[in-house]
Amino acid sequence: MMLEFENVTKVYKDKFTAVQNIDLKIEKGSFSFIVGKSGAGKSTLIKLLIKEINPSEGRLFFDGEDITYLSSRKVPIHRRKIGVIFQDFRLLNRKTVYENIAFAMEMVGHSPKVIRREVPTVLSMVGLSDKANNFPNELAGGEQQRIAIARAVVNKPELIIADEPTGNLDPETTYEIMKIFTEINRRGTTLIMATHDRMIVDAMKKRVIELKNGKIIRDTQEGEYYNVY
Ligand SMILES: Nc1ncnc2c1ncn2[C@@H]1O[C@H](COP(=O)(O)OP(=O)(O)OP(=O)(O)O)[C@@H](O)[C@H]1O
Repeated sequence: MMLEFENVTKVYKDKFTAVQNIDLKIEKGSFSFIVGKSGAGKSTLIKLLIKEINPSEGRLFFDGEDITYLSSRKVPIHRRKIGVIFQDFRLLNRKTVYENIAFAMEMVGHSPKVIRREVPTVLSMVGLSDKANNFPNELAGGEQQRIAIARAVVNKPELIIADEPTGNLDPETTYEIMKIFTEINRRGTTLIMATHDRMIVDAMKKRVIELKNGKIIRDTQEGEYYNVY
């Protein structure tokens, strides 16, 4: 199992319960959508996963390892196993496309030789080899997101988490991005995507986990955005 939540509850300091009694298993190599209204708890689940916050109750396992509480020394080691993609791309605007991806590799200690080999490979995978020397703000939104995806995959994470990755994109660009995610998943990387995009959820026919007021109210294989029953 890639991931297991056992009866996980998160109560914020102000006593607000953001997620409650979450039991969830995500298999290695799977592709899952997390859906639910704004405030349903999607971002809280993601923060728990990348150890930005600790659960108030319950246990979390990643690849069989208990990650419920990790020492501050171990958090960065855990995060390297996960690639995260956000709605607002979060690229470094003072660095070129090439440098953005190279920097992510430098951070985890890859050699210049490996960096020179891998950056062009991931740029080619997202179809942006010709933009290596551009700065992010010279690119369209969809292109910036493709760079963010390239940066997330370059260190070969076991899991990719995408939080509303197509929230700022038009339908055609969204389709291009979904093709890239499908290919990444096809090559074996586990994928979790939080989204409000009904069109993509219905088209992909993947597992759909629906949250409402911090609880899982639906979990279906080959599901749709809205409950059809
Ligand atoms: N640090 C915090 N302190 C207190 N309450 C919080 C905190 N972070 C989130 N919440 C509350 O927890 C609930 C769930 O928030 P969360 O961000 O997980 O929702 P979401 O489903 O990701 O929403 P969105 O789609 O808008 O990102 C919300 O009601 C939110 O106000």
